[in-house]
Amino acid sequence: MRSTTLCLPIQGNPAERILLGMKKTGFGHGKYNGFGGKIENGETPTAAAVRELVEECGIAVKEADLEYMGQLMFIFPANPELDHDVHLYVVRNWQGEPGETAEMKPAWFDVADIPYKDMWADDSYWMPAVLKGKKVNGEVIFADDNEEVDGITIRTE
Ligand SMILES: COc1nc(N)nc2c1ncn2[C@H]1C[C@H](O)[C@@H](COP(=O)(O)OP(=O)(O)OP(=O)(O)O)O1
Repeated sequence: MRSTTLCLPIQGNPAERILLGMKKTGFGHGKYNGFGGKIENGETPTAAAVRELVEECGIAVKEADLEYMGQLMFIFPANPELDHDVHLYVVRNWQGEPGETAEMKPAWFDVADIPYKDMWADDSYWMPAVLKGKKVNGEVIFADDNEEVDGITIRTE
């Protein structure tokens, strides 16, 4: 199963604003999401997260500034080749201004106004806890349309 990263740049502690990107291509096209992608062979999850943040929205982050927030498994019974896990991070410090890239168009949202209806269906189950500073671990099983959530187990610390 492939492994990916997903990083949420935030302002405030507790989080007041979050940077999301409208995915322009590939898996999750047309949805807002955090920034991340596949972990390449020989790459650590944190190195992948740093690389993807530059590639997708042009901000430079130090690995030490990534705050690990847990791991989720996404299972697609109708299309098992889509199964993957995701290493979650938040980050509050970076260099550079977020900007549009070939992959993502970033936008800031108040945490009270996160556009969950335009995001992956799993996000509303775990993102509020992460934005409150809680680590999450769990598994999401998607329905046959590979969009709706059929079952979900999330543990928070
Ligand atoms: C299925 O539910 C998901 N929910 C959320 N919130 N995020 C998800 C979900 N599935 C995937 N993601 C995230 C995980 C990664 O950050 C990206 C997927 O990355 P992708 O497969 O596009 O990886 P890239 O390396 O960017 O791929 P290409 O360069 O080949 O486009 O979405």
